[in-house]
Amino acid sequence: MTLLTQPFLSAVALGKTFVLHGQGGLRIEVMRDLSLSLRPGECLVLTGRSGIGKSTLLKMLHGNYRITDGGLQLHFDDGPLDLAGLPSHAWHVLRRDVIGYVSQFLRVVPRVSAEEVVMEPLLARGADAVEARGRAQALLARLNLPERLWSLPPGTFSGGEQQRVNIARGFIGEHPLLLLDEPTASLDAANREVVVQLILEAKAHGTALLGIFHDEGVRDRVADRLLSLDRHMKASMTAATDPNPGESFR
Ligand SMILES: Nc1ncnc2c1ncn2[C@@H]1O[C@H](COP(=O)(O)OP(=O)(O)OP(=O)(O)O)[C@@H](O)[C@H]1O
Repeated sequence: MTLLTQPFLSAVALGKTFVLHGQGGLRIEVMRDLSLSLRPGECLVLTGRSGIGKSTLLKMLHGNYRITDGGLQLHFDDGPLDLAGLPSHAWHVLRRDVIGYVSQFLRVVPRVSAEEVVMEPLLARGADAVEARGRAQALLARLNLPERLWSLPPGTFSGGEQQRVNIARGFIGEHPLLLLDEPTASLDAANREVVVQLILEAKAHGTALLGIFHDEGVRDRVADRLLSLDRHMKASMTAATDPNPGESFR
């Protein structure tokens, strides 16, 4: 595989401050002056102590948290796209087509079966339902989820079973950029190995991955580079007057 010289993702002097409007505009600065670049086919792993801002960075990249300072860009063949200030419909398209995300916890929707949860990202792009179901089942089988569970809503599944549904949903879309927030946290050794193989295959196909892995064995197998946030993040709390009471706390 050829690695492009142009980064697919770049961040320059990125910053994040939460403003707690319910608490008199209390400002919590969790990130300052973070720069990074990520190329297709590369896996960059975020490290740093608990609460330093690793998940916050992934949530900024997925449009869940607003970017408060600095620049964050995706680079496409026809030029860069600035993510700061993107309207919500543009985020919708990016999440559907470009940025995949495996969060720590599955968002369970009542009466939606495990295989429907997994195939949904393909259906959202207009894929054929039979083909999407087949791919969902193949991924669930590969992740050793018992077949009797495929047609059941995952609300009552164990933590590890829910995590595997989440992983299958994250990988099925084959997004060019994949964000992984501790995808192996609740898994046994055999299923951790399946996830490692899925990540290595995604890299070989040119997927750029940004991940958090507390399991050092997994981290060592998948990471091309580590980025320690300890040097870039400054969790501090400043009592301040709320400059814009109408804004969301994010
Ligand atoms: N929505 C929010 N509002 C206010 N503060 C928040 C919000 N989300 C995160 N934080 C704060 O930002 C800091 C970073 O949290 P984050 O979850 O990113 O840390 P982390 O490095 O992923 O931690 P861990 O390794 O424990 O999962 C924490 O102090 C957290 O309390």
